[in-house]
Amino acid sequence: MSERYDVVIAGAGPAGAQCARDLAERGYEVLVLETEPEGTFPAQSNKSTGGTFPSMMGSFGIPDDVVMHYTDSVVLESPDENFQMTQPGAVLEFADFKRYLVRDGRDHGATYRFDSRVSQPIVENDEIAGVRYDGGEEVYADIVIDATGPAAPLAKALGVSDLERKRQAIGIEWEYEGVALDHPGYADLNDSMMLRLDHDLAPGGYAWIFHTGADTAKVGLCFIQNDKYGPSDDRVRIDDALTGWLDDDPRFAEANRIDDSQHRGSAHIQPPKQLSTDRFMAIGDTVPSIDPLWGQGIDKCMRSGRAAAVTADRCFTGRMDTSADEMTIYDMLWHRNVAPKAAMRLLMTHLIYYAPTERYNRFIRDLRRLSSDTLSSANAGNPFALAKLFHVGDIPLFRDFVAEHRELIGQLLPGPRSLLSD
Ligand SMILES: Cc1cc2nc3c(=O)[nH]c(=O)nc-3n(C[C@H](O)[C@H](O)[C@H](O)COP(=O)(O)OP(=O)(O)OC[C@H]3O[C@@H](n4cnc5c(N)ncnc54)[C@H](O)[C@@H]3O)c2cc1C
Repeated sequence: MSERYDVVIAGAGPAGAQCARDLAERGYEVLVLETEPEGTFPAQSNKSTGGTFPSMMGSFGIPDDVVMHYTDSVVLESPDENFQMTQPGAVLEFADFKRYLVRDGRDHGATYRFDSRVSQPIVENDEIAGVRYDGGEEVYADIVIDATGPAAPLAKALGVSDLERKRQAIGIEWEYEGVALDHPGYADLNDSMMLRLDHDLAPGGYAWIFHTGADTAKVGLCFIQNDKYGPSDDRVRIDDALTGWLDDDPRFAEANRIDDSQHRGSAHIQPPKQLSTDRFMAIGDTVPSIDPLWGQGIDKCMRSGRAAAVTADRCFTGRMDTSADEMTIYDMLWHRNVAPKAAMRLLMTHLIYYAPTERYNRFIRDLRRLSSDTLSSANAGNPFALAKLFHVGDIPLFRDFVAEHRELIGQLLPGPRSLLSD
């Protein structure tokens, strides 16, 4: 007889593991299949800087012992300016965080199977009925969830995901000791997470220094595919860009790389196409849910895992209905709770990374000028607050941006009202 669960989840990242926690807590039979072996988990998938905020820690009951360092502020930096705002945060030890989610899910009754690479859906009567893993193994479920991040083997096979290579962001970071966190001429980065906008360092993307205690920090950068600034899917180039920054910036003059501390990965910055279908949901980075403006992925993934668990619970309650129609509860929750105003934020992201480096200095000065309420509204995608960050001199930039992004704008703005209402 074939093995059967209420829900099978592919991938034990934050999205899959959180979904498993919530489902197991509600008493459902849930199996998580994870490609990496348990003994070294997470290795390849230990990819994140792990910067997050108290709302995520509180909402999902994340314990202090997975935190490397608590921070008090966020700093934005351009070549000549910086802006510091008070914002409590936490830099997670991402590997500990992932292992905690697995442990806690198991404590609530979830089953985990490591060393189990999911390869394809089992389709019966035009619906997903289970998954194939590790070559010949099969497991069946009433609902299947793809939480494998950008790999997305199930979502791709079912036509739910169309992650585009040209919309990929790739990131790399290392942990360093001996970093001069309060160097003359720069903002004091003690107890801070700093993001730097500077195409000379990170063409079409951004760079970061996240303090992790004493004189240590996570230092990295990401490239976002961008026609104007070129790069780059070339992994050698991103390594070179990081080395170049470390060689030139005086804050790293005495810094040393900590062994085995590399984190590397990718995500997609694009509008999501579809999120679910009959008996199936795609969660976390399997659909492009990373916050496009500031790279926040963890909170989004946890929220999408929770939205999927709520949806499954609804589908199983009363007369079981796992049809595509019923699954759209997940789509509704995603647009409301995971990535509200996604279209506006995505457009802003492309515009910000399209602006030339010199424009970033003025952007940072404007941020210093605006009230924290206006900044919160702008960050939430409010078009009126966002308008305060632009000037008459930006008209040529807008004109070129619109000319070069017609296809994306068409995708994001099917009607003029969607910007304000999605
Ligand atoms: C360099 C970098 C820095 C980042 N920094 C931050 C940050 O500071 N703050 C923040 O909030 N976000 C950050 N992010 C984003 C954040 O890490 C991601 O959004 C988040 O990890 C995505 O979670 P996920 O569960 O969707 O996918 P993943 O974390 O990718 O997990 C997917 C899991 O699925 C497994 N898997 C893959 N394929 C298969 C398969 N075929 N079968 C079974 N299992 C499979 C993988 O091994 C992995 O365990 C960063 C990302 C990168 C790349």
